[in-house]
Amino acid sequence: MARDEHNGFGDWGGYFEAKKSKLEEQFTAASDPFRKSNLFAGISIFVNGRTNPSADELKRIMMVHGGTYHHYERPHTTFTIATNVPDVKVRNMNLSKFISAQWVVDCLENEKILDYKPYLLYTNQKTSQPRLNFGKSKNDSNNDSKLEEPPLKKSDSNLDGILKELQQAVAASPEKEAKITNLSTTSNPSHNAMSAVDPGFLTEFYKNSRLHHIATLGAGFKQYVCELRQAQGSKGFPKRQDLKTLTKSTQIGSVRYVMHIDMDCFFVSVGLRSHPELRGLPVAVTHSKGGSAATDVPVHPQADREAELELFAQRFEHHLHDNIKADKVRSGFDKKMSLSEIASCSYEARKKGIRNGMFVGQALKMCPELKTIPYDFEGYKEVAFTLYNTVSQYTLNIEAVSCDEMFVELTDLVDDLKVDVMAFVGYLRQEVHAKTGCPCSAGVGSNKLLARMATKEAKPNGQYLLDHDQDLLAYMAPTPLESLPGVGSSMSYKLSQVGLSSCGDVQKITLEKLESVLGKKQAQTLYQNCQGVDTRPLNYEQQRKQVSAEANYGIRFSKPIEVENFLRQLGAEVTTRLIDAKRRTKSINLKVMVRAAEAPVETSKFMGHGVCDVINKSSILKHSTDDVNVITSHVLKLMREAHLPPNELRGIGIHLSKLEDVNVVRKENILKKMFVKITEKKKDQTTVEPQEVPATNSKPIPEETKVKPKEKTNVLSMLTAAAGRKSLNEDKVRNEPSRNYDFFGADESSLVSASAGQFDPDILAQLPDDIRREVLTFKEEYLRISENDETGRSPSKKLCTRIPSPPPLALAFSPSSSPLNESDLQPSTSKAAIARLEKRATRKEYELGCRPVEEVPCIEEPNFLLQLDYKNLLNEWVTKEEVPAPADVNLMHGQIYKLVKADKMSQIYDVMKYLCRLINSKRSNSCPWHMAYNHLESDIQKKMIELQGYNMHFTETIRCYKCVG
Ligand SMILES: Nc1ccn([C@H]2C[C@H](O)[C@@H](COP(=O)(O)OP(=O)(O)OP(=O)(O)O)O2)c(=O)n1
Ligand SMILES: [Mg+2]
Repeated sequence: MARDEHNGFGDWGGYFEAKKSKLEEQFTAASDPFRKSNLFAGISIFVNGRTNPSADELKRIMMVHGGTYHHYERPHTTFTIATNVPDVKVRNMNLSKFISAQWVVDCLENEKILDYKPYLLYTNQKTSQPRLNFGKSKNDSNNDSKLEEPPLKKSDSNLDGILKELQQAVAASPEKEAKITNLSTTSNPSHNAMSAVDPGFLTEFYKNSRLHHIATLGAGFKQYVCELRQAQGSKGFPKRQDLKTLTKSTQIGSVRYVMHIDMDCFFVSVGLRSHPELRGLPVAVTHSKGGSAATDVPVHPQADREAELELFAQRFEHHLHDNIKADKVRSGFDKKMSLSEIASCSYEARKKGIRNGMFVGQALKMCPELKTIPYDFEGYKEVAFTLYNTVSQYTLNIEAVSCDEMFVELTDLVDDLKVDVMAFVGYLRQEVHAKTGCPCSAGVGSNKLLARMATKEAKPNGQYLLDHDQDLLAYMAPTPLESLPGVGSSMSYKLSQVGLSSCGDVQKITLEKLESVLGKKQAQTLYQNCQGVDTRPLNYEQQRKQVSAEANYGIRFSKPIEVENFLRQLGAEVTTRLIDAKRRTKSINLKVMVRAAEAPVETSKFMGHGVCDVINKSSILKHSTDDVNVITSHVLKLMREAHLPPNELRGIGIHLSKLEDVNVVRKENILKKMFVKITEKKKDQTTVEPQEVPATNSKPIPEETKVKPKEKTNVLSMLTAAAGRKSLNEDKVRNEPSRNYDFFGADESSLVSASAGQFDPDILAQLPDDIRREVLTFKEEYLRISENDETGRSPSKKLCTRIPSPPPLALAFSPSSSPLNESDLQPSTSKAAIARLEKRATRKEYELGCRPVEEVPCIEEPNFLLQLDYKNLLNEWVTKEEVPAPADVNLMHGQIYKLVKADKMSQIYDVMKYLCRLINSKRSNSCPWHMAYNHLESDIQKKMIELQGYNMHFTETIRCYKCVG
């Protein structure tokens, strides 16, 4: 189906699939009245040929004991029951699933799920046949499990194997290091892509990145819900008929019910479908193989693991105030423990203290019997899809949160059907379990916050109603603040600094006090949340706000051209994602992770990023685009401006934000803008040729709108050039990006010539395809229209907007070339200056009514930082001044000082946040600005301690790896 192909779920579409699903559903429904136990819950069988017991008997056993009988073999069928299978069939089958019917009989007899391996039909395979992969070395004595893992996907096993081989080679012999560098930098087709210089690297990286899969699935389901809602129309929900038999509601009056539903230890539950014998044991999903592979990891001889991890821990502690992460990192010091993370662990593992996100090495120390199972990304997708489809049969008031989690507004459904809300929730959970073989939990409350809180009570495999007449204040009181929505490590640190760590603590203080710590908006939300109030509506049709592509593994370059090639690939990747999301961007951000000066060159995690400084640089576009060439050109320009040595890069990401809907792009406006430009050009040619267009510009024009000096050309050639570029753009962006944008290492103005030329590709690029085609086909006609449109306007005025290409961009700032020194940027300590400050403070006191009027010699001008347009002022200041003038810095200190005295904390937060962002984005190379900001910040802290007795916590920091340690 077209839609399925579009959203990446094509495999599941089609009549046949629907039929198979239907049969499964019928089986589940028919089983219910006969069910005696859940012995085979989550297990599905398919019977191939004659068996003893017969297929019919096996089917009945499944019905009575909670299993599922598949009429067709499906990818998620747990076992195929057979007596023997002809060799010719065997060749194409996954033999790790073929077991004898005796297994079912024995499980029944023993009343527990037995290890299936003794019942496997095919263990002595021919070499041509697929083999079971034991996934661990023979001499691995640490782990007594003889668990056989299903065959790894070819690519996974290759990558794992090569990585391990390399790591071992390094560990064994330092002199082999050169060989490794070679291996990692040459494109050897027999090896999977090892580092970012390999052409196939990105594909390989994303195939194995769990975070990439989670993010893609999460975004995919948000889009999927939108599509389901759009396709729904007025069709209604026939499945609601089935709910008529449910217990009726006894509720009088209308109550709001929000449900939060979340799969239990999702990755583990999906994995256990093919490892039923591990149910009830501590199990974790991770890339690491467990056993000695996780506790004795080979380490690069030049890596200083302890130094690196201590640096990490310190950064978590001091910069992010995240002690949990710091402890986690420190726990990895021990021996040579695997730094592979546990993506998900079973509740039995959680009882031993293991948590999602923990390092495998650390987890194995706590629980040596922990079993590890590999990822199954296809399985997660399939189960998640079933979860969403099951819920959407009853309602589409769904807010997708992630692949295993959603909010559902149940108020209408409960009102319409008059069913008891928890009876419905139980019914739904059972249906999800039966269809997927995976348990889920659900919480219900009168808003999203309470529903999520209720899920925590319900887990695992349960449900909980946080009743509306419960004492919410008492219920919320012990909840730690960091578990509330929107409270991250930095905010919780800020709150802990003033003695607030639980909802109960906040319930005891006034809103005003909280506002002084967090600012108005955040304080109000947090204050309400602490009382169990949450006014957020459910967001059914979530539009993408950001699209990104990032790689922080395998980033090792030695030459600029390698960086350029990689950026082109990443640019193409992110643009594809943007197009798939049907969005266009107006803001392009390049995020670069650079090895921290104090970090060892070799990272302890092979090809990992190690301890890094993060540099962000952005381009804001005048018009939105989804053109790979425009996006890539900006990315290359940003990278060039950052002046970073290729060998120090450890991670690169492109983030596109300020997204617009493709359909929102307004035809008339864009056309008009575009043809105004073209007509201007045409007129320029007739009026000013052969001379260059004058460079008179009355006001600064944003970088991306600047146009190169006019070349001798005509409109037709411009359109032809655009048409050429268009055909490039129309081939989906996976194609090799145009070399026209190859300005990496070339002179700075080439971007302008490449992207603007005699045309504005930004504008052309943002045209919807149909309009672009129309423009190019009927160019003459459009030109006539636009010329007529322009009649009566002053040509000279239009000429004013034409400016020459910009001078080469400023080179990296060298502190020694600054006209200022550090002391220039501090507020003056002269007597006169102090007197001035005191005078101003006195005036402030007058304003606040603390002093008698007669003591005030004159009325002072209002504090500009309290005016509505203070952002404009700051913007102008930072934009105009390459280096801040000491007098201005002084003034700023004075104004901020007044805010501290007037207790305007939230305003100080806003001002500082905005100023810091401005400096980071506009003056990333100007260390005098950085120093000015940092002095301002430390001055505020001094004043805060002096006057208020505590420090403020500023979330934004200057990101300069040259002047900030
Ligand atoms: N940082 C993260 C967060 C999540 N996941 C994956 C593994 C989880 O199984 C799945 C769902 O995340 P949950 O937070 O819902 O965790 P679980 O489902 O594992 O456990 P719970 O029962 O607590 O929901 O996403 C991950 O790999 N890494
Ligand atoms: Mg979950």
